[in-house]
Amino acid sequence: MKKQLTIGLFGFGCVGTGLYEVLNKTTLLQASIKHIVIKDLSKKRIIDANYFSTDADRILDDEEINVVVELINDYEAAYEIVTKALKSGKHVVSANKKLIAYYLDELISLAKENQVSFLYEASVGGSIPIIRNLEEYYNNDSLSNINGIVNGTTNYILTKTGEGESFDEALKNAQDLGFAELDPTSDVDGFDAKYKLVLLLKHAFGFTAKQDAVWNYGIRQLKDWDATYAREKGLKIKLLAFGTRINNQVIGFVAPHLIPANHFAFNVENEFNAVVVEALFSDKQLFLGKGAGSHPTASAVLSDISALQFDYAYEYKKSKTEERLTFENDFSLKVYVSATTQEKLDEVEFADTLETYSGQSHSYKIGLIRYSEIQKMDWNAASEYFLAVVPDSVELDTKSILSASESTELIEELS
Ligand SMILES: NC(=O)C1=CN([C@@H]2O[C@H](COP(=O)(O)OP(=O)(O)OC[C@H]3O[C@@H](n4cnc5c(N)ncnc54)[C@H](OP(=O)(O)O)[C@@H]3O)[C@@H](O)[C@H]2O)C=CC1
Ligand SMILES: N[C@@H](CC=O)C(=O)O
Repeated sequence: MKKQLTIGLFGFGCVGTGLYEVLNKTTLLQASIKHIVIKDLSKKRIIDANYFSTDADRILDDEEINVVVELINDYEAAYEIVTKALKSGKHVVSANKKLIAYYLDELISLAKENQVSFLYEASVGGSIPIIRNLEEYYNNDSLSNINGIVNGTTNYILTKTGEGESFDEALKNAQDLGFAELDPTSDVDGFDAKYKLVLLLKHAFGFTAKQDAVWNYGIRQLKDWDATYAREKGLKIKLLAFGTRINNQVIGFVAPHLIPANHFAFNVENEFNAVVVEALFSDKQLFLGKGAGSHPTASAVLSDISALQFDYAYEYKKSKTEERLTFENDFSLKVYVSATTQEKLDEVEFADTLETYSGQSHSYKIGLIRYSEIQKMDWNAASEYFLAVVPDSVELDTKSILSASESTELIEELS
């Protein structure tokens, strides 16, 4: 039987306001917002001031409130709110991928101990129902790959800079449209996509990757000559989160990719996200939709609230069935690396070179690089360089991701 849901809402920004609006427009859901906690009481709001306070306990101590919806932009404050709410026996819905990637196992345990649900569909891919599909659809199918565009801000920037806008202008517009995080470095340097990847890996492969064990490299260092290289070759640069299973090991990272026209992400533009899930029996399936923005994100929050009416909770089925999988950092990647000088380029050690160019403004190399070499540098801060993964679908004569044993074999074969 459906139950009445009384909501305590934390945050009334882009997504919180969107939730209020979509809740008001939906007729089927027996849910109402009783109180809203925000940070700054002096801000003008679109609804009556009586709804608001800055006192978290107005929600957390209210026994009538059985659902806490956490939509704030501060993951440490969110940790306090969400843990207290779960301990008070309230269901929690959150969109806060940073909070969840940092504290996933603790939050799962707290929800279980207190027999409440902790749902977070909006935290990955905005409006795309990817978490619930991973939870419910692939029980008897073994997943081999999950990858895609999971950050709307960077996809918007890459689209708009391709149309002639400057990077700063495109970022400012993404902020004005409500897509970017409070600190947009999180978007631009691939942290936001990394947090989302941690959640995807949990639901696809059953293990919790420590967020700081996953390499994230964003688009801050992209230069005009990299964009020109891509354009001249008929390629596009897209920021992809990548998770792939090789035997009992999973490789995962976030990095720009140079993709060809037949790649699923080639025509995914603006704030749209797209995730491909590959499984043994179902083969490849593409999930596409708006990955950021007020109503699209609120629609995923709404769907979680609606699921609570039927006592829905994640079961983390892959954690039970895929017990032997581990996260692996010993692999090689096929990459394009450009540098402001040939000397700088020569400082990067390639295991094998497939293509090289040396010019006055810059130089580049395409080749195979070990992950241990990538780890030697903070690429987000290295302004002399830009790196992009070259996927298999780009015509070059080696696979784009090789496990440790495969890359050793290939390097021996070539040398
Ligand atoms: N925007 C998007 O497209 C998406 C966002 N998300 C996630 O959703 C969450 C909310 O994002 P968004 O709506 O864009 O953020 P906004 O910056 O638009 O709004 C944040 C809200 O949080 C409130 N707030 C901040 N700190 C506290 C606190 N300690 N206690 C109570 N309220 C607080 C702010 O209050 P005040 O109004 O007083 O400043 C504001 O209302 C984030 O975790 C974000 O990562 C997920 C998917 C997409
Ligand atoms: N900043 C994020 C918001 C949604 O998760 C993004 O741009 O994707």
